[in-house]
Amino acid sequence: MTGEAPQNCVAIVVAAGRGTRAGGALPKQYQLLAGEPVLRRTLQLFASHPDVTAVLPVIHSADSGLFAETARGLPKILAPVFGGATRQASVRAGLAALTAHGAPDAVLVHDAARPHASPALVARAVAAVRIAPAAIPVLPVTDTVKSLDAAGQVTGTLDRSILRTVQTPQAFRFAPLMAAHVAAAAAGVEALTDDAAVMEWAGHPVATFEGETTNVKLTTPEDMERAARAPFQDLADVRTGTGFDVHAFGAGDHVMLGGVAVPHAFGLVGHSDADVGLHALTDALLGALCDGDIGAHFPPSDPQWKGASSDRFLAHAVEKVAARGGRIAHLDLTLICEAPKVGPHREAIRAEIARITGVPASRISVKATTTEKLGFTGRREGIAAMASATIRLPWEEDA
Ligand SMILES: Nc1ccn([C@@H]2O[C@H](COP(=O)(O)OP(=O)(O)OP(=O)(O)O)[C@@H](O)[C@H]2O)c(=O)n1
Ligand SMILES: C[C@](O)(CO)[C@H](O)COP(=O)(O)O
Repeated sequence: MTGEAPQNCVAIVVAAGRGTRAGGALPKQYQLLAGEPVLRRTLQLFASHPDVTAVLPVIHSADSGLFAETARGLPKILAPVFGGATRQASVRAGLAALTAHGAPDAVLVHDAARPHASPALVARAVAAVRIAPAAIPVLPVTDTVKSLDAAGQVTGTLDRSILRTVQTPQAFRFAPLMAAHVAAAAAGVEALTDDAAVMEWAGHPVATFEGETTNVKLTTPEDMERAARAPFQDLADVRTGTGFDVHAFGAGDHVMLGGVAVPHAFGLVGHSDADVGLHALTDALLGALCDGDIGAHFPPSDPQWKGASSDRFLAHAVEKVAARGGRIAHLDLTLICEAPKVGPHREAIRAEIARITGVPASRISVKATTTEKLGFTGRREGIAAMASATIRLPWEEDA
């Protein structure tokens, strides 16, 4: 694989620790930073990275429910596996699960507790494993480092020029890392604190690449508090998109509004089921992503969309948000018509949009208005809909 891109690079995110040093009501990886669990932020980093094929979470067996909620909607996430009593055992469990699924060429092993690693650091890790079987991110030591005796007395001053602190993601070719982990466990070596140490123990060379000062491991309550205050927590990319759609009345006995069949003296004319509400919401999400419009994704000229149920258009836009590692914060839909009356169907529409999008109904607004008998809606010629969508994407540097 030397000099070539790994065909298949899986990120193992170890999240099976209890976070005893950090304290708090939940293990630190499930505590919220800027409204989002630490682990979700970490998973998003890899799930949205183009160099990563899939993400394998290693979790504690007591956390299955918490994990399901934390990872909801994220792409590329494999079924989680349960970790062990030590970090080393947890990584080994992840490697064994990957063997069972067909081993990848390379793995990145990353602490769930390092949610601030950047996409650029992940790219450096993947680049490093193209030329070395093992490579780890390091930082120079900037403080003077002393050794102490048991009484806390200084016994010496270390040469910091040859020392480095070590982070994750650590990058490895899969086969030698798997073999090293199995051999270490068989030899009763169980408490090595990183995977590079497992490779060193097995006699493999370990290369280095540049780490990041912001890529701290959340370990103590002070780390959690600092992270909650840190300005880079706010670097989530919050975006708003808008959508607008109109369909004319034609023959029929109901109209589709927000996924709900509402009885009416007319139907709506369209290539699909003419659901103006779902079309406007789809465009709002695509607008927030700067990813074209519904017509570009589902051309009206394409016969396969004739009569299509519009929930698939909205579901497609939701998948696009998830594929970018994003989350939908809020959807707001306004239906504009003299009739039918929307009020009696409002809650059913909210529930249906919640079903299609996976967004809680408490974050979905459905409103209706007339145009006071003015214009085409006032003349009862058709229905218009406008929508806005607010989404949150992981921060990306502009290309
Ligand atoms: N048996 C373990 C121990 C640790 N980890 C993971 O390894 C990473 C680094 O470990 P650390 O920061 O020490 O986490 P905890 O073990 O949870 O912390 P503590 O020692 O304070 O309990 C964390 O993402 C943690 O969830 C793991 O998967 N399995
Ligand atoms: C893997 C690691 O994050 C590299 O710095 C570190 O060794 C984990 O140590 P911990 O004792 O599990 O916190």
